[in-house]
Amino acid sequence: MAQYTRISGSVGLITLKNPPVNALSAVVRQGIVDSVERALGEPEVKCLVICGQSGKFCGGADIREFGKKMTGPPLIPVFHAIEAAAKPVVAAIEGIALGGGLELALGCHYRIAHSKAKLGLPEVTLGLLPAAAGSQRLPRLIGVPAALDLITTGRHVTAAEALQLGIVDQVTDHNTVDAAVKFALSVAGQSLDARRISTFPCPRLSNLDAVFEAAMQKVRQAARGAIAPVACVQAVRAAATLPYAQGLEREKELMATLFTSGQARALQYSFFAQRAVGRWSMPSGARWDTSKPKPIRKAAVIGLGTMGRGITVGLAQAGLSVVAVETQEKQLMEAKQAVSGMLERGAKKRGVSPPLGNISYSSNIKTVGDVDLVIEAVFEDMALKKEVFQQLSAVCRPGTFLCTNTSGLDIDDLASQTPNPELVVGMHFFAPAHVMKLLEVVYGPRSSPQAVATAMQLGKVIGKVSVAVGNCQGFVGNRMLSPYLSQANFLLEEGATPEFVDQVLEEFGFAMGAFRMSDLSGLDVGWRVRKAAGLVVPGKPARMRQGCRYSPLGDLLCEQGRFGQKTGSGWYQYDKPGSRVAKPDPWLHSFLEEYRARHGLVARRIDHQEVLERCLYSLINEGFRILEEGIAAGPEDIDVIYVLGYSWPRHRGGPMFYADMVGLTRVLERLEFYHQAHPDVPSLQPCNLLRKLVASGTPPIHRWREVIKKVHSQL
Ligand SMILES: CCC/C=C/C(=O)SCCNC(=O)CCNC(=O)[C@H](O)C(C)(C)COP(=O)([O-])OP(=O)([O-])OC[C@H]1O[C@@H](n2cnc3c(N)ncnc32)[C@H](O)[C@@H]1OP(=O)([O-])[O-]
Repeated sequence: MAQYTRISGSVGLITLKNPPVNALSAVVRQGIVDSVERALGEPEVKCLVICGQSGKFCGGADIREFGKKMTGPPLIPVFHAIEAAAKPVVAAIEGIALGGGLELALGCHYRIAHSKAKLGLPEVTLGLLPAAAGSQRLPRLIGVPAALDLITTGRHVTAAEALQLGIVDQVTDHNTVDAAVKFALSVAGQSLDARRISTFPCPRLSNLDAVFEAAMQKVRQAARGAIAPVACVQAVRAAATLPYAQGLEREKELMATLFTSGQARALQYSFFAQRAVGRWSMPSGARWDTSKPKPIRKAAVIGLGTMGRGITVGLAQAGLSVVAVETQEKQLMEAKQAVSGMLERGAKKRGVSPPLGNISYSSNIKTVGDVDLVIEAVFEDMALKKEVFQQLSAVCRPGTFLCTNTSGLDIDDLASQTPNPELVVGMHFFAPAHVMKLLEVVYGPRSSPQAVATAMQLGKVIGKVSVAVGNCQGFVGNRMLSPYLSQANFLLEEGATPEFVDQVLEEFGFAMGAFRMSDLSGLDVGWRVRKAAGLVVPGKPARMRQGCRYSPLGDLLCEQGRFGQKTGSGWYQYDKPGSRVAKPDPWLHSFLEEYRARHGLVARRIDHQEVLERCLYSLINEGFRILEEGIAAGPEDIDVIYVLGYSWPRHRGGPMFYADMVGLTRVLERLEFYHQAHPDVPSLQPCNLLRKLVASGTPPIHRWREVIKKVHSQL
């Protein structure tokens, strides 16, 4: 609702009330209309102030209403009524003014913001554009280049930047509503002619075409197939070239195409999924709301390789005290230098001082005796990790949580090295660990709910989106990646090239195709895992392992020392080791031809559809297996992991959402088709849960949990 009160005798105060972010629901919109009408009708009222309750101005349109039947007054006429008012209307912006919230403020005659407020038009991140006249008013207020930047990226700006850009008229460190009331009284009675943004001409640009061409090129490059950023540029162009009323019409048209698009649905699903993963649960029944985390003030990181350094930076930046341990003195010194450099660069970007003093470095593991939690990040070798866990058990004080940054080793096996397995959880970071948003928190069968809650909470403190998952080989992310990569390899055996497979996957929206990604992460990583799993055994039939089809192509490249970017060659060739520019490699093409000839394989023409279906559906099938086994609690967990950790295009929601969009019946049919053609590839065999979902009438994704529950209760 919107509450109307009179203060100081002559100020009408409208307070938006719709927790948690005062979104503009139908009731709120109606409340604004009624309050404005009432204030304008009261002769004693000289001016109006609009604010939001609980220190939050407004988080924009109510996303929960999207996709439902529209009720209540639409936003544009509400904002026009405010702008047309004969009494000054001042927006008192505390906390947030985002999307429709900022558009509401732009409809007001003046804007006063608290110094800690954040403002922005993030609609593009939800697959939309600022279609409550934001795309038309903002360029008129701050000019085309700045408006293009804010609208196409959706980034939030601080109050200070908003003042500099001209979005707000004043910034205060004190009570924003008081400041706004004072300000409103000071301008009461003055002409409002120069305050109505919709009447402003858009600031002229001499090189208008060039600016829009450059903007379009930039968004197309960054968008990876997303349509909203392109529509945002088109809407701003309308503001720059058309009268306001016609610009609004164009904004409406563009919004109509976006609003019902699959991309908007995917992005909005992704928004809620990212929040839903915080409400985690374990098969034991332990849950986020019944498990209390322990506060962590001091943590230790063991092993200062690439991952350990990134984790140390993340912890220190969040204000924690960190003991960073590396047993080799030389590596310790190198790590200290690297970590300090990362902290300094990060601090410079944020305009703060680097938290160098938060870290103490040591080559002795005994220095971790007084920490609350340890994150082990040594080399991915089970024997080494076990040794570290035994040492930690001996030196840590009772109750210290022991976490491992393994990307797939058995958490329970590691926990068995300690007298308190309930204190052990996995914290699987993604490289670079201080940048990537995802954290897989992995619980073993003996991890306590408190240990999981603590790791989840710590993730939040350091700015991660944490997803709780069960213990299995590769956890969720890497386990699903395995069939995807296998299919990519099989496609090479059957006639494709790495560049063709990558092109198809990149056109789908991945930042990198399977082979460019493997070259970046290093082919030797998987080789080591396969060796440890006994798959790389000389003398065994080359293309079969443990009764299943196996492609040794990656192993053969590693035997040649082709580990990817770091060695200057892998699936592609590079100018020099460490170079990032992948070029098709004639050597690899002849190697593939020779390989096929040796194994009696005849190259055939493989089309886009086959590449996509075999790579993606095998990955999705594994996702269904993970849900069936209860390793992930719901499809949102998997989708968040893939969007944030594996560059799955956000505008496609995630693999499970994508399966829902394609249609489960279709996914099942195609898997059956490919499994028939490749009976020796078990990952193509449709899993039971997928069959059950189809048999139960292919319910939409938000109802899958009901079917999953039934499947679990039958086990
Ligand atoms: C149509 C014309 C054009 C206009 C379009 C728009 O305005 S589009 C909109 C443009 N606006 C945006 O894109 C802003 C989107 N919102 C955000 O970016 C962030 O939520 C935040 C910065 C406002 C607060 O961050 P934070 O880390 O402090 O908190 P948090 O993120 O955990 O959220 C807390 C709770 O609030 C919920 N909720 C949030 N917003 C909305 C909403 N608009 N609606 C409904 N609900 C919303 C959220 O789901 C969560 O609920 P839960 O899980 O507790 O049940």
